Amino acid sequence: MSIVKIKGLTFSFSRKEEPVINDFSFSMQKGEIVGILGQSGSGKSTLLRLISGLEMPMKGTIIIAGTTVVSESVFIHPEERGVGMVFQDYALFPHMTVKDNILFGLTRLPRKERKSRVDEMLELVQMEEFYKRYPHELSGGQQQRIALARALAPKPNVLLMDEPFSNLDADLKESIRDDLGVILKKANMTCIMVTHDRHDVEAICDYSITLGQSNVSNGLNRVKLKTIN
Ligand SMILES: Nc1ncnc2c1ncn2[C@@H]1O[C@H](COP(=O)(O)OP(=O)(O)OP(=O)(O)O)[C@@H](O)[C@H]1O
Repeated sequence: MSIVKIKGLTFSFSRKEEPVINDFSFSMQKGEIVGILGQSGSGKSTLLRLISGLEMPMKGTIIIAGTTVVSESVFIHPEERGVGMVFQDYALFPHMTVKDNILFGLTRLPRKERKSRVDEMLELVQMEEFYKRYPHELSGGQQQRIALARALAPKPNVLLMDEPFSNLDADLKESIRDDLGVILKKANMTCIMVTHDRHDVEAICDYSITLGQSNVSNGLNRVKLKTIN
């Protein structure tokens, strides 16, 4: 079963302008990591905003884990979609410790399960000893790991990442990128990653999709990068 299924997605910021996303169709299986490439302005971030529910399409359907989250007659709000997000700037709460940042998204979990989930996430990203620190006391790479732990803690059906390496030094980026790939595979997380850097995609993605200049994508430009085990 596809975990993410998008059909005929079309979106424009204004009725007078050409659609930014035009008749876009695409599907993903559980545990796949897909890279979204494309020139600046090709609609990469907009596609993530449509999947997460921050924008409403003009046409098309999105199905996540068997539930239609958007169609002509349905619009499920972002917090109900089971979608996690990691932003360029990580968006950690500066006044909260690492532990509280991860706890933030776990309000639906019974109280006694929350602590064990936080511990599990800290172990996954290998940051157990940093739980009392504040974001400003962490390096860029460590902040990214905590942002990832926070996004994965509620067990989303799909994780969306928008340029997750753009704030990192070139030297650091390579090792952090490899670590991220390992963490995502260990969690069997389905992930859509937007980047402008083909090397990011080659390093950790199973497939890439390039949003074209014509802004038309029908899923046929899906390029397989690795054989999935
Ligand atoms: N709020 C908005 N109102 C109107 N137009 C917008 C808005 N946000 C983005 N756009 C336009 O939509 C198009 C797609 O933008 P988007 O941010 O999705 O591109 P992108 O591929 O992520 O670009 P980049 O790689 O530069 O981040 C661009 O032409 C942009 O100018």
